[in-house]
Amino acid sequence: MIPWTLGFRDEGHEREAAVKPSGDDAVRSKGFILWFTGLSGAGKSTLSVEVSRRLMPRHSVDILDGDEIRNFLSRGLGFTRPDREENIRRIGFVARRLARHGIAVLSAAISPYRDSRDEVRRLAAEEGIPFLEVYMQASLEVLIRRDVKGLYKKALAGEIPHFTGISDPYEPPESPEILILSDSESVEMSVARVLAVLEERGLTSPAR
Ligand SMILES: Nc1ncnc2c1ncn2[C@@H]1O[C@H](COP(=O)(O)OS(=O)(=O)O)[C@@H](OP(=O)(O)O)[C@H]1O
Ligand SMILES: Nc1ncnc2c1ncn2[C@@H]1O[C@H](COP(=O)(O)OP(=O)(O)O)[C@@H](O)[C@H]1O
Repeated sequence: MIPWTLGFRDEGHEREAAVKPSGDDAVRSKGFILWFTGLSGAGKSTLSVEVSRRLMPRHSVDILDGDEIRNFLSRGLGFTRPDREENIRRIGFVARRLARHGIAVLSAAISPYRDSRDEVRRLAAEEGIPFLEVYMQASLEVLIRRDVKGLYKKALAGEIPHFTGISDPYEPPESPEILILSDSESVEMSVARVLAVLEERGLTSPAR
C-alpha cells in the first residue's frame, strides 16, 4: 500500500499531489472503486444509481457515469480505441482521487478494453484503494430487444460507426469480482448481490 504523501508522486505520466487527511478523517471511512463495465444497455447506470442510493446513508458516494463524463470531462472524445482509452484513463484518474478521500466511487462507463480497466485496477492497487470490477453481462439479443436509447437500431442500420458489440469490440473481464447477469436477474437482486460483496470485504456495513 502506498502511504499518503505530501507533495508530488510520480505515477508514470501522471504527477499528482496527495495530501494526508488529518485526525479522525484519516480513519473515518475507506474509499473504494466499484467499476461497472458492460455493453450499452447492460444496466451500468441503473445498477450504479440503485447501489449508490443504498450506500448513501453510510458513505459519501459519487457516480462517474459514461454519458455524463462525455459531456464534461471527456467532451470532444469519440469512440475510436485511443479515444476510449483516454476516456477511461481520465475516469480512472478522477475515481482514484475521490476514493483516496474516503468516497465510494461508482464508475459506469462501457470501458470495453481489458488493458484499460486493468490499468485503473493496477494504479488503484498501488495506492491500496480497493477496486472491484462489476461485469454487467447480457446477451446482445436481449440488449437489442431492450434498446433503451434506440442506439442498437441505428447501429444495426449502420448509422453509428464503432458501436460497441455491433461494429466495435468488447473484451469481457476474465475474473470480475462481481458478475451480474442483467438479462436474467432483477435489479433488486443485483443490488443485493453487490452490497453483499461490499459487506463481505468490509467496505460497507449492513443497512440498519
Ligand atoms: N459508438 C458507440 N459505442 C458505444 N456507445 C456509444 C457510441 N456512440 C454513442 N454511445 C453512447 O455513449 C455511451 C458510452 O460511452 P462510454 O464513455 O461509457 O464509452 S467508453 O467507456 O469510452 O467505451 C453509451 O452509453 P450507455 O448506453 O450508457 O453505455 C451510449 O449511449
Ligand atoms: N439486473 C439488472 N441490472 C440493471 N439493469 C437491469 C437489470 N435488469 C433489467 N435491467 C434494465 O436494463 C436497462 C439498463 O439500462 P441502463 O442502466 O441505461 O444501461 P447502461 O447504463 O449499461 O447503458 C434498464 O431499463 C434496467 O431497468
